[in-house]
Amino acid sequence: MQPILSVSGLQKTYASGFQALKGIDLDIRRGEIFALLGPNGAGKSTLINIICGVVNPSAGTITADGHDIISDYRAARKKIGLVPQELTTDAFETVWATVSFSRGLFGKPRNDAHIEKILKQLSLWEKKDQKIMTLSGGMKRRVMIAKALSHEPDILFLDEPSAGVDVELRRDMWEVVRALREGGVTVILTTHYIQEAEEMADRIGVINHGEIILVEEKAALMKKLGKKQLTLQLHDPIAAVPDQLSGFPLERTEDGQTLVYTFDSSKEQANIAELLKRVDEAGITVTDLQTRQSSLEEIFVDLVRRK
Ligand SMILES: Nc1ncnc2c1ncn2[C@@H]1O[C@H](COP(=O)(O)OP(=O)(O)OP(=O)(O)O)[C@@H](O)[C@H]1O
Repeated sequence: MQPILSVSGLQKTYASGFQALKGIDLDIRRGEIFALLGPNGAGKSTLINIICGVVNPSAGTITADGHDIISDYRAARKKIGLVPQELTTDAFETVWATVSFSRGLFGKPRNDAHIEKILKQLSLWEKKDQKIMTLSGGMKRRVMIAKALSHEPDILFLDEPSAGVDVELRRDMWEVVRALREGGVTVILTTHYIQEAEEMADRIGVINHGEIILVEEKAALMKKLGKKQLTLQLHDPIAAVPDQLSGFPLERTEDGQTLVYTFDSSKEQANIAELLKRVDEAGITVTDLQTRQSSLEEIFVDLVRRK
């Protein structure tokens, strides 16, 4: 299937001479939730701003649903909804006027039923006649999302959607995102809240120093790069790790009551049986076992540090 968004050889050098993007190639699949992770200054906003026509690229091409974002800007831009990091609304307008006006900007005919639907979805319906300036920060964020959805885009960008957002709004937002995906919308979110990517994304891309260093299915990524830990609770404390177990990278907790075995989940599965056998042979009684897989956060920190 043709990707809904295709970025090829994208470079950006700012007027200061700083090269923020160093040749990005990235294809986004139709209907997926893609999380773009990267530390501060990695180039996430630069990439989004180029895709949305706010910043000019220095080299490379981008197509949105087959439309070139430069030579066919209007058609490409119509496909895209952007929820930016900052609030950009007219404080004196009402919620309804703001959101329906935004739809008009994209040359779409008036559709009150659609505006009503998204305002209801975002719990903004009761506030539709209120001026933006009278809303709380969280409500203003909701208005930004409603604005981005007003013209029924096929691709929705959420730039740092969780920054400064409370738990309730985050939950509502994810519900909306899931519903959008059900409806066929492709969602790309940038975040440095890794938990968000872990919960929501189908695929993860990692950007660092203006380069995409990895793109992978979330599940495969966690399996491939994740470390697993097996924790053994011991019936009686041990003063040291016995010699029989010296071949395993085991850590003994200070109270001697627990042994922790960290292993690469893709390679060393089979060693667990061997470990347990040796533990038994050493006369150690295990009362409980737990395994834990490293989180996406640990994987991410590891990846970014390697550079
Ligand atoms: N107008 C500009 N002129 C010069 N340098 C810029 C400009 N805008 C951004 N940069 C630099 O480009 C790099 C990438 O910035 P960008 O905002 O894309 O990063 P980011 O990944 O979105 O970071 P954050 O997570 O902090 O938002 C940074 O080093 C930034 O200082």
